[in-house]
Amino acid sequence: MEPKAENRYVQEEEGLGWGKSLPVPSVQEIVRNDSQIVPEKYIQERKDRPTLDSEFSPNSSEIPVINFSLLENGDEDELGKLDIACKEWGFFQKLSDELAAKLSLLMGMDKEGLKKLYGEMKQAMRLNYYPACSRPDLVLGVSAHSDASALTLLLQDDEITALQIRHKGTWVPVKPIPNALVVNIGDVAEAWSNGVYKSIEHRAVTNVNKARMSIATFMMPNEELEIGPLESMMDDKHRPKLYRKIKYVDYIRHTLERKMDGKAHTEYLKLESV
Ligand SMILES: O=C(O)CCC(=O)C(=O)O
Ligand SMILES: [Fe+2]
Repeated sequence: MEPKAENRYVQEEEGLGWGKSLPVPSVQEIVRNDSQIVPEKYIQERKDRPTLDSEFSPNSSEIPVINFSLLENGDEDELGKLDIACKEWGFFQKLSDELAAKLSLLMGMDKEGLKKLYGEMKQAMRLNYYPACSRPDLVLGVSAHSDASALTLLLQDDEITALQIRHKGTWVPVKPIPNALVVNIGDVAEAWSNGVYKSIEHRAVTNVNKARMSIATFMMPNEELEIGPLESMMDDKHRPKLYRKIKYVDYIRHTLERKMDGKAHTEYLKLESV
């Protein structure tokens, strides 16, 4: 059952000059029709189908949790934890305004570094709605992707574990922590850091019982700015430049024109892809 063409929705990015994203059928329409049958186009290839049984899932409790009040007080251990979280996970939970300042420090600049280079970050928001689904074993709420932002802050439903991140090849569920935001490193921070910090690949699964919503806030540089590795993150001998310079709006257009496909978009930022 393919929803009718007039029910398709196209994200209205035209006004921003970002081009259009790929049209997708409205899931609300499928819910309205009360169908128990999953439309063919949502059924994932076998290799991409989610593992839903938490017994077999790696443990969420290994995901780093950063205490920002400690960071604000200049706690060196917490700053070290943030560095490891960005390098090894590209993903951690909790936040404050200090984040950009701390990342500047970790990337070898003074705490105003990112702000001086990139100005105030812009924010874009996406509200995700995942209806309950009769066959969560066959479909994904959102396919594997990394975010085209510098950083993403995600507010998720405290009661449903649906977000999964790919860590060392396995999908790790991100069990919500009440009152915490999930922060993930996006593609821009991966490019800034010359690949030291990884933009994390993630996806969301659905469940039979309950609809879920999440709110993603994407922190992004001005679209006219060129993104690429920071001088402080390159060194000809040990850390040669791995990412090219590209105007941010061109990168956004590139990602919107193509299907979400794991880290494929990030690859486009790398030098060898030119
Ligand atoms: O709903 C989620 O947990 C993930 C949403 C997401 O990855 C996104 O909006 O980019
Ligand atoms: Fe995302």
